[in-house]
Amino acid sequence: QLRTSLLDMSAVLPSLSRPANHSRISYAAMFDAGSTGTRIHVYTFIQSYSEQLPVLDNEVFHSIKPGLSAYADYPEAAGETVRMLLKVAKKSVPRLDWKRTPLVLRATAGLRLLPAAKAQALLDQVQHVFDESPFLVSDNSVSIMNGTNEGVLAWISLNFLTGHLKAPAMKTVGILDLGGGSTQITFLPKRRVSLFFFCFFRFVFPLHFCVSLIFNWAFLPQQTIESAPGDDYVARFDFLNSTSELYTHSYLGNGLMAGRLATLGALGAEGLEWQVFKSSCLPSTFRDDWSFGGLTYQVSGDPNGQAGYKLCYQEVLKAVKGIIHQPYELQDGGVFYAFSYYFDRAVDAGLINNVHGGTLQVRGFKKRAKEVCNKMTKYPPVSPFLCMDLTYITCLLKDGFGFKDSAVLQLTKKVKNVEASWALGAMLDHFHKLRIH
Ligand SMILES: O=c1ccn([C@@H]2O[C@H](COP(=O)(O)OP(=O)(O)O)[C@@H](O)[C@H]2O)c(=O)[nH]1
Repeated sequence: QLRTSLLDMSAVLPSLSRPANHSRISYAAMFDAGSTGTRIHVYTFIQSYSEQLPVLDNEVFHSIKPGLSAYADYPEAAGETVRMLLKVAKKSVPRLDWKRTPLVLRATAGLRLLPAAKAQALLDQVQHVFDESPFLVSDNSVSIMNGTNEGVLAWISLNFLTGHLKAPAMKTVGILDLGGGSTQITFLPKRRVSLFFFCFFRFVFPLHFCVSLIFNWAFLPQQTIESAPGDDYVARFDFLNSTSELYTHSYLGNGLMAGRLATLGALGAEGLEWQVFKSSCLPSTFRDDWSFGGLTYQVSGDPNGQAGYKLCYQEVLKAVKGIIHQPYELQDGGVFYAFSYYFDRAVDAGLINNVHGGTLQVRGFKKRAKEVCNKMTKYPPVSPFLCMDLTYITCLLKDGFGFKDSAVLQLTKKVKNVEASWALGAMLDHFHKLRIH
């Protein structure tokens, strides 16, 4: 079982778990209302009397498809989804603890993409289900989370789980999250202090190495932050009595499902009853209905037989070019954890193990995209969208964020048995106010 200190980053935390007889067990349930599904994370914490902050002992995770936005016109049905997931909370939390176990729901891209009134009707329905439940429901229990928080909280979750928040000067990992409706990139720009450290030991390193480090020391960190296109590419949060500054951005409309719509030219289109959206990223003989966000689209391959990687890449590029900003510095050699649809599609493509994940170079996605796209009509893949999805991921990483072919991603579903997601970070924020700004 996982027993990791919850806020190692605040130094007031226990280093590892404490014996249960000196502790009190508590629970908390975080609902993730995503564009493609709704999930519950029930966390068990051990609160030591001698420590200010708790230790994470366990996570119970369950998910249901589709997401709340699929019920945009039937909010009661959305409430039913939440009611079903509440059964997981009731099973995981002892009855005596229900009254003091907080419920929190944060919605992401699915609700951000809906008209405000429809999104509010769904949130009201969830609030009603929460209020009827025997759990602890506070004023800000149900809301739409903004994209910046989504990126920052996922970064906090992953760095906490991988043990990278123990000391302020420690190396951290970047995160890449590919949802259905939006995608997030977050990393800590290089720190001057570590580069200065190398030059301090100049006698060990060659002169040109030191000169280049001094150049980086002088320019890189500011460049990443200062060359960011706007305030919504930089976020700060408080820990260890100091404020950390991250490069982060959430691209609404660039999740994998929204990316499919953009590729098909169906984003915001009218006449869905009679239009057929064609793409050379789909097998030429393929034709079917496809639903996302409560709408159904008729989609097909190109009946003239135009299909394959090159044509497909040109199509997906339209959804990426001029939209995704390339950060000045992508942590040269730094580690990026890639999860959600990056993980799922790498599994579908046979690139990684479906339990353990693994490392993959960006060129691995590209190579597999070419193979799948160039023979999809002869050898239908597991999903008719696999060519489009792998090509979109390749394009997003390379022409979007600007990763090199040789960049290595750590494809991850769980770390120490806990889901790679923003949910744990959001729970920390709910309890300990990280003041993301
Ligand atoms: O705890 C989680 C939350 C999400 N996902 C994956 O994240 C992707 C979709 O994310 P979502 O529907 O939340 O999209 P968003 O609303 O963030 O755009 C799917 O592959 C999910 O299986 C996951 O594996 N674990």
